[in-house]
This record gives sequence, C-alpha cells and structure tokens, in this order.
Amino acid sequence: MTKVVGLTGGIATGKSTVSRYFSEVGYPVIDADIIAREVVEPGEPGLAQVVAYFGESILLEDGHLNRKRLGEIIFNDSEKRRKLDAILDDEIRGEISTRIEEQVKLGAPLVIVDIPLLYEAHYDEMMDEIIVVGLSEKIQLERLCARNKLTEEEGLARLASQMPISEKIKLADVIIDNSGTIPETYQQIDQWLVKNKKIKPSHM
Ligand SMILES: CC(C)(COP(=O)(O)OP(=O)(O)OC[C@H]1O[C@@H](n2cnc3c(N)ncnc32)[C@H](O)[C@@H]1O)[C@@H](O)C(=O)NCCC(=O)NCCS
Ligand SMILES: Nc1ncnc2c1ncn2[C@@H]1O[C@H](COP(=O)(O)OP(=O)(O)OP(=O)(O)O)[C@@H](O)[C@H]1O
Repeated sequence: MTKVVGLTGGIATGKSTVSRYFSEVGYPVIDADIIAREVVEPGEPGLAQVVAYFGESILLEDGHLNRKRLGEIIFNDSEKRRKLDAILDDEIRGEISTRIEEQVKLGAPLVIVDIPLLYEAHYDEMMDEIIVVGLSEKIQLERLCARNKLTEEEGLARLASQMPISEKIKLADVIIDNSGTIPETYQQIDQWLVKNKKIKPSHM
C-alpha cells in the first residue's frame, strides 16, 4: 500500500528544503511548483491560455513566460490571481493525480506530494496524511524577502495571497517546525520516518 503524504506550508516556510531531504533519503517527491512550470512551457496549451488572458506582454523575447512579471501582477491583484489559478488548475491537478497513480502502480511505500496551495485548492482529500512545514510569520517574511529580494511590502502582498501559515498549522496532521536550523528540521523528518516504521530509510 502506498502512503500518499501531502506536504505544504506557506510561501518560503521551507517545503522545498523538506521535500529535498525526502528525495535525498530515497522517496519519490511530486512537486506542484515544478508541474506548474511545465504546463506553461512554450508550445503547451497552458501558456497559450495565459497569453490569451494576460496578453503578449507577459512573454519574454524568447517566447518563455515572464514569471517575474506575472508574479508582480497576480500577487497584487486577487481577481487576476484567481483567473490564473482557474486557467492552470485542471492541468496541474490532472498531472498530480497521474504521477501519484504511477507511484501506486510501482508499489512505492511512500510518496510525498509537495503542493503550496494544498488547502486553498482542496487537495486534502487525495492525501492519507498532511505535513505542514511551519514557522512564525515573522521568520517567513524575513526568509521570503531575503530569498526573492523583495521589499517588506512586496513580501506582505505574497503572504496575503495565501491562507495564513497559522491556519495551516491548525489543519495539519503533522507539523515540522522549520524555525530552527536545517539539521533540526531534518531531525524531525527522521523522527517522522521512524514513527512510520514501514517506511524507515535504509541509512538509519
Ligand atoms: C505567478 C508565478 C508565474 C510566479 O513564478 P515564480 O517563479 O516567481 O514563483 P514560483 O513558481 O517558484 O512560486 C513560488 C511560490 O509562490 C506561491 N504561489 C504561486 N502561485 C500562487 C498562487 N496562484 N496563489 C498563491 N500563492 C502562489 C507558492 O507558495 C509557490 O511555492 C507562478 O508562481 C505561477 O505560475 N503560479 C500559478 C500556478 C500555481 O498555482 N502554482 C502553485 C501550485 S499549487
Ligand atoms: N531552517 C532554515 N534556516 C535558515 N534558512 C532556511 C531554513 N529553511 C529554509 N531556509 C531558506 O528559506 C528560504 C525558503 O525555503 P524553501 O525554498 O525551502 O521554502 P518553500 O516553502 O519551498 O518556498 P516556496 O513556497 O517559495 O516554494 C530559502 O532561501 C531557504 O534556503
């Protein structure tokens, strides 16, 4: 039986840091952000639909999506953000389901599905268990602004486009606290793996 575990959190709370670790110790990870990039590659129907709504000015000269520009638009305009979500939802959802099914068919004991908008977009029903990577909103904002080189105002606009991390923590089956050091975070993942005995990594 494959255990399907949803991994979520807020923007920059550390989902990739956690999912990378799961991958390093040998478990398959499905990453919704990567899928969201694939469906807007040049030539994909998703990109054509985005251009139809946002206009040609959303493209770079080489025909790729100008992600920085689209981010600036949607994180400051909730109607446009909802429109983008609606355009891409079917394809992202379909691809996530297909990849989970592949892992089930392969007989994987565990698959991690990293979805930033897991609760907002109602993916919870697909999951056997949900891990939320949490920390305080203060550290979240600091890490987000440092990583994306955003002003505090720009960072706050991105936080406002998602369910607050405090709400996600309340909904979680399991919380990984990523406010400490990265080794401290890895330790919590190891503890979770040990607790789920069947899926203990071989190196432990
Ligand atoms: C707006 C885009 C082009 C910005 O691209 P960029 O490369 O700067 O950011 P990236 O894709 O790495 O996303 C970073 C984070 O932003 C947050 N985020 C992305 N899209 C959204 C959204 N529609 N609403 C709220 N938060 C979002 C997530 O926490 C995500 O992890 C891109 O995020 C996008 O295409 N978003 C829509 C697709 C989507 O819904 N992705 C989330 C999959 S569940
Ligand atoms: N425990 C930690 N201590 C210090 N910095 C950290 C820690 N965990 C993550 N970071 C840094 O914080 C930033 C956000 O982490 P990460 O990219 O893993 O978050 P994310 O939730 O995947 O982000 P996004 O929602 O944007 O995809 C990165 O710059 C990362 O290097």
